[in-house]
Amino acid sequence: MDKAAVSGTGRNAVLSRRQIESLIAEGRTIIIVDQKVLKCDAWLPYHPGGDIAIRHMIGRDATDEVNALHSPEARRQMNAYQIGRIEGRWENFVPPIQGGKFRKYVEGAEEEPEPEQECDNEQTSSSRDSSIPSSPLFEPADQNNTRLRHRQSSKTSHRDPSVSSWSSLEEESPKPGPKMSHLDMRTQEQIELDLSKYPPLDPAVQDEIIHKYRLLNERIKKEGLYQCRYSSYFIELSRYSLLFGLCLLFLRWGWYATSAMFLGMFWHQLVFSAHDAGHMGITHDFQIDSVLGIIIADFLGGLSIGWWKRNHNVHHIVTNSPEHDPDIEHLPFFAISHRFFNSLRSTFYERTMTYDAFAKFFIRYQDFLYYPILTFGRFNLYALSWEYLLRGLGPRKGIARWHRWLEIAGQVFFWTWFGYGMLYKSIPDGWNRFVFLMISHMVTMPVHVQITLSHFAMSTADLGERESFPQKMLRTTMDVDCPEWLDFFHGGLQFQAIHHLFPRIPRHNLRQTQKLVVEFCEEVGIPYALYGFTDGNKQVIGRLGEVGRQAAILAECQRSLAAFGAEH
Ligand code: HEM
Repeated sequence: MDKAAVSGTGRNAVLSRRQIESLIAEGRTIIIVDQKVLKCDAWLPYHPGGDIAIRHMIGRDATDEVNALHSPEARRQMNAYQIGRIEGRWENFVPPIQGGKFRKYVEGAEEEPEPEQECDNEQTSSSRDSSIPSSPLFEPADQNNTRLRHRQSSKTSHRDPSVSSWSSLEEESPKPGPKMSHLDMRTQEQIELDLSKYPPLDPAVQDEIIHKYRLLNERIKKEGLYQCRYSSYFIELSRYSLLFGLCLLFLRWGWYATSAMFLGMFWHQLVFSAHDAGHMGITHDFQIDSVLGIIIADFLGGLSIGWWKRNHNVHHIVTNSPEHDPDIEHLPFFAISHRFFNSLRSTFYERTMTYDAFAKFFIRYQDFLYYPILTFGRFNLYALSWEYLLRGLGPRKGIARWHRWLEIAGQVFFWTWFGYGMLYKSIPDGWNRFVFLMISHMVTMPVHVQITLSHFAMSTADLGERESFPQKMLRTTMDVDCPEWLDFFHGGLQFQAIHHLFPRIPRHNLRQTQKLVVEFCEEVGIPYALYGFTDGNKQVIGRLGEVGRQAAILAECQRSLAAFGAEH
């Protein structure tokens, strides 16, 4: 174990890269935060953010992700798990959950040959004896892309991204079948496009971006933008009360459709406050905001905030990754990347997302089906919420263990006031009940569009482990431009890119933060994606249409091949 020089003792011991790799190979949950090496095995079952979020950070410098998602108290708590520290710059491994392979270190045994290190920066003790090839930058669910991604990410650290050399890559790629070559070409094009648009993955460039991002965070803190403006929530509360009041009034008058419309508008607005609470963006206290989230989502909306958080936390860490981000995994109805045609394995759902006959049909017409399907999105959310609560998929230990039971009480409460009190008792006949149910649920449709809008049109390409957190967030997320008076309608979701950079900033400060982020983007040369609501929708429909056309081409190729095979 003691291969590399070690200095210091106990928690201050400097661990070499090889030692850290070996610990991960032994199954340890090792992450790096602020140069500290944390071993989180014992903490995993207690973690309020779930285990998947942490597992995506194994072998990586998670400083920016951890700072973005945790309160100062939680960050202090992490020190208890420190087993050592690193010196110098850390080159990220691919975490085991994403397919990374790790070598154990066996004293006296012959080591695998030292890999070629493709890093421009001077190497330091914790990164010098790197084992990158044993943690290849590969995607197990898509073997033909393995080579592609590995070569891509290593090449990019050396060259001008606008000058690409894909011909050399093709020479060395395995000879793919007709299906794979087409899909691989699409993946290559996407990566190449991103590399030409965004700053190079050179460690010096990415380090500078990280440095400026951290300075920006300090500035945001100093300007008080992490402080919640409670007066804004007073206005929210008044709006919610008005909408619910109008729902009750029209219900009493027997105007069922109108009443249902106000109920739908009430739920549409509530989602935004549930989102704030889920991110601890209201009081910043985990328990208080969690209870607020449960009241809003479960008691008033019938949806599980725990289910939403479990999804959403992972989405914030592996944004727009087809294999890992549950927010873009919608087969058989939608595919925003041709990569889904390969029946990828979802690490979140732990199952293969089969590109079956249903998917083949729906994806071809997904641009037409986008709005109709989203109109019924809320029904699906009930199913997902109940599955989460009944199967107990949330934290079973630690500070969040009791949330499940409060959520179940919330579900009973919701179906009592809504299902029994409103639908059954207040509405006299079956037809009006049906109309009320459908209208109230369909009116919430814009929120499903708003949720998907910020990511569906953005890149799903994986640029590898060298890309910094801020660049990745800005490359995979877009904002929606709207006048300030319309902010209430978008509920903060129009500032998704800003929110992804700083998830704990209260919603009502995001417009002000946007100005600082625009400055930051200009300074570091990262394009800031901002579209009007209509243009954003056009982008999404355009992307869905494009992937749909690829699906049609693929189906045609497969048909031709089958016919060719039958003739010969
Ligand atoms: C030993 C390491 C860790 C400790 C002690 C820890 C502790 C905590 C605590 C106490 C919370 C509650 C919220 C708060 O007070 O901020 C929390 C939430 C969270 N943590 Fe961690 N955490 C650790 C590592 C990580 C890592 C590596 C990630 C992934 C980047 C992560 C992602 C999250 C997320 C997404 C939440 C939000 C949970 C929610 O509100 O649903 N944590 N963590």
